[in-house]
Amino acid sequence: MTQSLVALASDHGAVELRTLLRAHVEGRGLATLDLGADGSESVDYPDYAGHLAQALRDGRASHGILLCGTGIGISIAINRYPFIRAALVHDVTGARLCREHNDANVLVLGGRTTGPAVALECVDAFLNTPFEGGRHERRVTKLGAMPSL
Ligand SMILES: O=C(CO)[C@H](O)[C@H](O)[C@H](O)COP(=O)(O)O
Repeated sequence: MTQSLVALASDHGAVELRTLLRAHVEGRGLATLDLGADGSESVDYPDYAGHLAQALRDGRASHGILLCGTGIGISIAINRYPFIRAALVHDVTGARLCREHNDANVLVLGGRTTGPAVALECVDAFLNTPFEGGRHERRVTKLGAMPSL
């Protein structure tokens, strides 16, 4: 997987974890784009999902790391964009498999549900693992062309 630039965003529920993860990504020699939120002021997670999706759409970032308190609301929000494959994970196995099987372009974590050590492991697995292709390619292609109902 080529990660030229990793964008990060979160609501107020994960500012501290996002800051830690940004430093970790930069420590790996990768450039980051931090889209907020800043401080502890209460904000709305769909807005930050939108900021990250826009950065991927514009080509300002190749991959994303997105967080809210649980990761649930913000993953629901960003997966509404058809070019996004965001995976909410809680362990390193999920972080690896979302790359191998789903070619996830956004890793989602919960700042109030996942501790820093596990979150760092998840980020490393996400960044280190290539898409496996093969039978998964067919399925991922279908994800990008889901019929409207
Ligand atoms: O959307 C969420 C849950 O699905 C996120 O965890 C938010 O961070 C959370 O809802 C924010 O809650 P708060 O009480 O307004 O801090």
